Amino acid sequence: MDATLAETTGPAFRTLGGLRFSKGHGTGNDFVLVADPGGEHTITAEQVAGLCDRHRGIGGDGLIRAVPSRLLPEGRDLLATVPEAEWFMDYRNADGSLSEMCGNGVRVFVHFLRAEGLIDLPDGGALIIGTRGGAKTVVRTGDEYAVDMGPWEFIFPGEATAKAMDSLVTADGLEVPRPALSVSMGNPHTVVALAELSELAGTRLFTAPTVEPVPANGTNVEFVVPAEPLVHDGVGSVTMRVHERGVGETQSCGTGACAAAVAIRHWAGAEAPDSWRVHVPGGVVGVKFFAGPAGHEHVELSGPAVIVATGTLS
Ligand SMILES: N[C@@H](CCC[C@H](N)C(=O)O)C(=O)O
Repeated sequence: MDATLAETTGPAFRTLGGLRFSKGHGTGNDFVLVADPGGEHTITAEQVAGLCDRHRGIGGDGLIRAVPSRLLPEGRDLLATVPEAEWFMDYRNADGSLSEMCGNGVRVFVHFLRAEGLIDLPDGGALIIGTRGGAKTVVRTGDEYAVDMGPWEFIFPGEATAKAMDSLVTADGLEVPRPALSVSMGNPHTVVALAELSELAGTRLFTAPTVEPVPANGTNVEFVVPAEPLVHDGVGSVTMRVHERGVGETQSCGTGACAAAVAIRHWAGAEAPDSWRVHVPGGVVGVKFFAGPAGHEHVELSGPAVIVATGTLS
């Protein structure tokens, strides 16, 4: 956060006095959650940054507002084709910027809707929600959730298919720029393969890695180390750290885990499996590829969701 913003977050944050919030996480990717059934809380970018500030606010990698889809323009557009998507995940990064999608956020969002009594979702039941990245179907198993994240795409398809790499990434702690592959999961990702876990541990992510060429709206950068052997009992395994756009290094990134599995599977070739386990600093998430409608391959993300606290802003 820059100095100007830091000076203003105090007062900006105070105007939200009385607002009820929860704090939750999915494999350590943590969020401030606000229920807004009446669509009355338009939280500014500055206020999001204040709430997500780890020293002066509640602290979080992002803020999620639960609002009925009919009460915001993006939601109304979605309801025209998916009338079941009653609740909309209004997601912001910790710096207040918008992102199209947040995979861990979707699971925590649905868990929060349940905890607030806003939905009734029995074990094994499915719910369709609205997001800026389109409608997503979420299936609950206990306090674990599996989300159909929709189809993935290469961001630079020509390069990706011809060379399997489309960009170079430079990061503090890595001696030379590394080849990488850019994948859209609704939001942009650039995946860099490293050879060793020691190299992954030595990569410093206090400052943002540079990506050349960078996708049009910036990118999240995943550093991944494939397991050795890559596949065990039909499931592929990879270890990942991530630098998120609009946040910094986080403990986990659901869409990043999906993008990492897409890239590793692409690099591994025809024998690569459709089921993956992605190990992140905050835990493990599952990624599966399956045939979706209209001939598109879809990606399923699964993992836990936890609410750790609920309170009221003073
Ligand atoms: N942590 C999220 C991704 C959040 C958005 C990202 N920082 C972006 O700007 O695209 C996830 O779990 O997917």
